[in-house]
Amino acid sequence: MLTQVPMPVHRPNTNGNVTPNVSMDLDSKAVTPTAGGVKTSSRLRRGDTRTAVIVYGPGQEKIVSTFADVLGKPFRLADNFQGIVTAEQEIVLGVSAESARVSVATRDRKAMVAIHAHNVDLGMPPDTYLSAHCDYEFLYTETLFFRRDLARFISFTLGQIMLLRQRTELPIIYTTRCTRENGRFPMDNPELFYEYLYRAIQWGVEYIDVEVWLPEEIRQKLYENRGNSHIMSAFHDFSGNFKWPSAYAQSVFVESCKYAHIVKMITVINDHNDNFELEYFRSKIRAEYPTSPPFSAVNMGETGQISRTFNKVFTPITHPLLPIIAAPGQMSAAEINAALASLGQLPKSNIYGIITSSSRIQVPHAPFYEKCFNELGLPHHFAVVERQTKGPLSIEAWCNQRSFGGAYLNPAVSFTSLMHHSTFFSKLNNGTGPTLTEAVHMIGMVDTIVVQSGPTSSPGSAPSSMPSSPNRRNESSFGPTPNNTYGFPASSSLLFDNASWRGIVSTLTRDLAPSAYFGRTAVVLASNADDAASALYALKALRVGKVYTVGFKTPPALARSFEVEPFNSLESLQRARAMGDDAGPFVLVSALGPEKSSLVGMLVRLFGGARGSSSQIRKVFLDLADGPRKGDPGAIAEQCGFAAYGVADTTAFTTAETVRLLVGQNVPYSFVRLTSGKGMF
Ligand SMILES: O=C1C[C@@](O)(C(=O)O)C[C@@H](O)[C@@H]1O
Repeated sequence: MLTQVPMPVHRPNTNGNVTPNVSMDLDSKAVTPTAGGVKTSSRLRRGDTRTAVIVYGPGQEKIVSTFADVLGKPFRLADNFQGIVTAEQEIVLGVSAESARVSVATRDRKAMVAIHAHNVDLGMPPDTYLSAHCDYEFLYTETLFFRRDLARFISFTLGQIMLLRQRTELPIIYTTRCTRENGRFPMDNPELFYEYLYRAIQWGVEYIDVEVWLPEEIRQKLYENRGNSHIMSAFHDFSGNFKWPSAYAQSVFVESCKYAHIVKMITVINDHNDNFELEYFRSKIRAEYPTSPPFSAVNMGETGQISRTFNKVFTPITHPLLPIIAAPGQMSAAEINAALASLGQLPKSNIYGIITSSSRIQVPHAPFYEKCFNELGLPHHFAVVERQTKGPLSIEAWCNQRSFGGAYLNPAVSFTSLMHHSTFFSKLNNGTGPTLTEAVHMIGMVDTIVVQSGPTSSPGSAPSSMPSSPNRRNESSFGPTPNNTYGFPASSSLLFDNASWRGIVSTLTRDLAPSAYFGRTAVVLASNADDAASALYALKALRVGKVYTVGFKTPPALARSFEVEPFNSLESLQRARAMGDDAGPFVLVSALGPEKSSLVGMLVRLFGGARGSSSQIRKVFLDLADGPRKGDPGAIAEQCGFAAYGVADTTAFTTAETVRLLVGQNVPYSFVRLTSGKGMF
């Protein structure tokens, strides 16, 4: 299923609080996709530094080692909470449920974070005393996806709604809808709402929907104890008498802002004009409360459907495969996009995959993009075009079109060669040139060109600032050669980005929490700095402490990010090998070509060791080589106790990132991986 990108919600509130003040952020991934914008900062948050104590059920000791594996730390079983001292921060501890029951309540909460791990096959519900007294709760089953669920759970905070998590990569919104607002939750006991909603926070649900009618103390208490979850204030009016221009509407909005990262107001309307009144309300509150949280508002019923196409924040959608719609008038993402396209609000644009003759051997991308656009109701065209590798790059010819909607470059092209002799690129932005993300500044390689809306286009609209008539767009032919009849609009601009480093981060954190890499040592192999740069930047984002390099000189901008030591002699290699697990290499990334696979295999052997030899830490190996090779360094790595990942993983994550950057939509990694003709794991 394909869905719109969620909005980040870290904004100041009208009550003056800057949100969110993360208190239980064990290991958040701060690389959040943004709607209509591109986040340029890269560092992943360090998260909670307290000792993680896993409370395990009878016969479930293994879950402690799995937690340790995901956190990249060793583990030990402790007798009870009292014996645990702060010095044990670098170790994951396990306490049995039985002894936790007598010691959890009196633990030092500043020094340790307690996670109640419960295998649901042993029965439900989990021990309610432990659920209430632990900071987080991890429900699990022994499935294929289990480890990945755990990595996601830890990466967000520590918590999850197990079954839903196993079925979607998207963030979850947890709702307790009251009887007055079309739900089943009784309204006579607000404490019950607190109990359920707080449990969702403990499970690490990303968004908690809190109805605004709830007593202020309950809303405030949830807001203050929100952990790393985001609070969405919810208001639904089914009376049919609600009026957007009323003082009441404004007061509901103001009240909602008090304890929320997002304000949601949904009403039933009777008159089509109420849609225009809602749009007026939207613009008015944006002007009057510029620092208020993002506002999500739609009118229900068929009469209100158009408001679902105007709303740009957390638009509730249905899907054709769902048995019923959740509210009158709900539309699918494809229906909303198709409606926008037919109203000229989502103009058809041409999106390119710009490749070289040698990158043609890879999986054909056109059918994949066409499928995505089709499924999402996007009117865009996608074409793979080939560029010359010798002489002028001619990439600008594809971009300098009226209906240019963005491109990916495979292989990536250095920023310097893109700008070389390009009057088109240098004239952008009134002569200041394209906008660069921090990643491009540091890596120097561009693999994604994103169209940025000009000032004339509607805020939050699709990443395009083309004229609004789709018919006009049809005038330009879309063939294998660029069509320069209509040049790129002067009001628009381009953003140069790099999606590959995010693909690498996502691969490295697929089964491990980002904090597993914090302060650790890496080895990077590449035959030149350009090939190594994305991996180095990914390691910088993961806050790796030291990098040993093989085969290239680290670019100065990246060399400042960590300690760098080239392996230039056998002695330096031996020294690194002799280090203990803490200082020795934890992660190996090879960007060498397939023809160098024996060398890679040799290094993997050198730094590997049978699992469990000196500690329980499992190291990580990522091979970015593509194409046929002699020997498989990945297989060697696995034999040597590494968790091994290959280029197919990184390519799928990078493609998901590219789609997000180009059309602002989330395509799940698993979908990309399956459509590339391979199994998921
Ligand atoms: O808040 C909302 C939005 C909604 O009411 C809609 O109109 O799409 C549907 C509800 O299920 C959800 O909780």
